[in-house]
Amino acid sequence: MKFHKYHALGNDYLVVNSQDLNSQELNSQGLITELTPENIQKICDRHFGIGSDGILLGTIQPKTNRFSLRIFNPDGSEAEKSGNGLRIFSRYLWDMGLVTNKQFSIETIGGIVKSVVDNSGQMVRVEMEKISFWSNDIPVAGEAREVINQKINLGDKEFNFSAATIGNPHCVIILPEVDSQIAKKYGSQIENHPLFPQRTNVQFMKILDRNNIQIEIWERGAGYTLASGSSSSAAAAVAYKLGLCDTKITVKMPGGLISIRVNEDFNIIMSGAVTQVASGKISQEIFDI
Ligand SMILES: N[C@@H](CCC[C@H](N)C(=O)O)C(=O)O
Repeated sequence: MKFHKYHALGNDYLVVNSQDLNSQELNSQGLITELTPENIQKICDRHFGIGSDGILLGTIQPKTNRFSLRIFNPDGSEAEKSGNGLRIFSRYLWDMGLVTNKQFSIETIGGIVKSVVDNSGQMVRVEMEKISFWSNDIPVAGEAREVINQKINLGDKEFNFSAATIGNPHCVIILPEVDSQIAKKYGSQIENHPLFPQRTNVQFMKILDRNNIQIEIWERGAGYTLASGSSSSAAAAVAYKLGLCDTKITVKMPGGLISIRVNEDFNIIMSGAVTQVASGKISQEIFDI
């Protein structure tokens, strides 16, 4: 199975193009037989596999020039959307000459997004669609409500949080200081908290000023990561919703910076760098162990 590895500010993914697969690698639904949760875990393992924060399974509809993307986390779960994943797939399409102009659409489970490739692929901008804070959309357990400034109890610790979805779920916690330790200490407990029936991504956010925030990220199905596009979008949207930031927000993460614009109707535009790492072929042997 051929792969193309990229990273977006240290959030790394393997792109697998369903068209690269030969017949025996596809099941009757045209899906890769190897992409079972168990095998995804093997591929993403940083010691026994290629190592990555996830797999991007891209499908290009011949002749129609339509693109769709499925996003798999390293634990084998499937995500509805991935901001960095969409930016990486957009760069892949550009590198492979599969797009004829700089702007195109990509369909995901979490909705159809518009992508624009700049600077020969090194910068990619994605219109991530509209953020919702409604419990039924995210989802968050309890009565239907906007999930803003609520409490989550972790036994020995209680946090104030807000929640949002941009196709995938996010729990945003604002603190005076944030670091990797707090994300690694509490991230998994919040990811799997009963408040979130489909689990959640978690961001610990420090407001730097009206146009800058800093986040530390614990991703659903992936754990601690150095950057996340959908996390940046959710955290920036919460900061804007609470009146703490203006519409243009730079999100500072351990892996680098992402620019977010929150429009008045809470449509999000995200842009940032993408880096090509390597291409190769995954040996069948790793699935046999
Ligand atoms: N790193 C991605 C998010 C990938 C999906 C996420 N782990 C989820 O399960 O929702 C991004 O850049 O958005």
